[in-house]
Amino acid sequence: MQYEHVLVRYAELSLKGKNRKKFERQLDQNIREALSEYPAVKTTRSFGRLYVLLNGTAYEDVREKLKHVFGIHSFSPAMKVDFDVDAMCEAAYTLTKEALEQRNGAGTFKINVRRINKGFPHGSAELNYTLGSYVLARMEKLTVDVKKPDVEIKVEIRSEAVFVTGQTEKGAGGLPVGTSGNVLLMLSGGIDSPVAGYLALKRGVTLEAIHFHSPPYTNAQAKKKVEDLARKLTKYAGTVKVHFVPFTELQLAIHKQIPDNCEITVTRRFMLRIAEQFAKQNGNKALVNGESLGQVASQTLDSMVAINDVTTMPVLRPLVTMDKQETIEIAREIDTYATSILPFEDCCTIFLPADPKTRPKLEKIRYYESFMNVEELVNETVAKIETVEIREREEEEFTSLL
Ligand SMILES: Nc1ncnc2c1ncn2[C@@H]1O[C@H](COP(=O)(O)OP(=O)(O)OP(=O)(O)O)[C@@H](O)[C@H]1O
Repeated sequence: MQYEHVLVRYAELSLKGKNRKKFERQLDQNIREALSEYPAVKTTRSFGRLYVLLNGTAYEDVREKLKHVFGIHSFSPAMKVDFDVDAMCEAAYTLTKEALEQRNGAGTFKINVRRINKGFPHGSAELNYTLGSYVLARMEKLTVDVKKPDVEIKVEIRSEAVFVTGQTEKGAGGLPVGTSGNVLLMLSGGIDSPVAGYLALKRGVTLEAIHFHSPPYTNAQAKKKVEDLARKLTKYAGTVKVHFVPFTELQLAIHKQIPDNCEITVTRRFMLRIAEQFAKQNGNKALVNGESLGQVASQTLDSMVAINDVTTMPVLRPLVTMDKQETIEIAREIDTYATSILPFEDCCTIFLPADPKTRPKLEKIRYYESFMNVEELVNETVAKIETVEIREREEEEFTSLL
């Protein structure tokens, strides 16, 4: 069937009181951006609903894009009909037939009319009956089930028209990207941080990423892997800027100065200092990382205390209470898992000591660091950060660099 409209519902937004207009506008803009490769598609808003006007574009293509837009509760391809009961009957019949096509018309159904436009002269109970009888009379293997039907035909009588839908697709949920402020994701090449980025995006943040690398100890493939992971996030985030921090000199300085078993803690403290300084300069309000409580030595509560000591910026940890398996499931869903497990060296693993401290003592760590010129090292490193803009289609990135 060639649909003309897609009706988009956004549940959580209705809770947001006076911010609502802003949220609706942002969602509208995000949907238009997600569908920008289909120039004929237009959007329009009206009383708590957003409509995508397909103008000849295939619903299946649009559906794939809409599934990744945060802030959408659900959406349905819809037929738009006049304020005319016969037209509504015919649309209900067409959609029921289509939904049960694979089953030769056998199954259960329900008609659900909502009369938002109270000026329409027929009530919803009357219309449920009229439309239901019309469809039943034409499909002999069909019965009514109001509790758990195979097909639910929803009819919305609105002020501008009547919309009839036969299938409802679950949206990505969450809040529209761009409504919760701008954050800086600490993106490694691992499994966890891309998932943390995805979950932060789900709460409506705009996202940029920072990655620490240590060439020649880490190679070009490791860098490419991080770009590929950021590209996977563009599906939800739009363009993602990745800021690459050349970390080799600083890591070598840490390696020289700090006892082996405290090296990881000190390395993390420097990463956090650099991320914070850059974030402030760059206008990011919070940092996001992929830490999960107790997962590895540097993620025990004592380690977090010792590492977090260097920053006053909020550090969001969306995975903090998750099991590894739960994180892996999300990584598979968002298609980052296969890239994350590619075996390229991360800067944090190159000088990995055999027995990192799981309970580092803050005073000792501060004492060891007092022999380093922390401020200068941080400033020098921040000054060398390079930025790459990652887009959904790699070809476009290439073009934009020319
Ligand atoms: N090279 C890096 N660049 C940027 N951030 C990093 C880097 N390495 C680690 N991080 C950040 O620190 C967090 C903890 O890293 P760590 O290696 O201890 O744990 P992890 O559970 O293996 O995380 P991941 O799977 O994301 O690498 C990461 O989730 C990420 O946010």
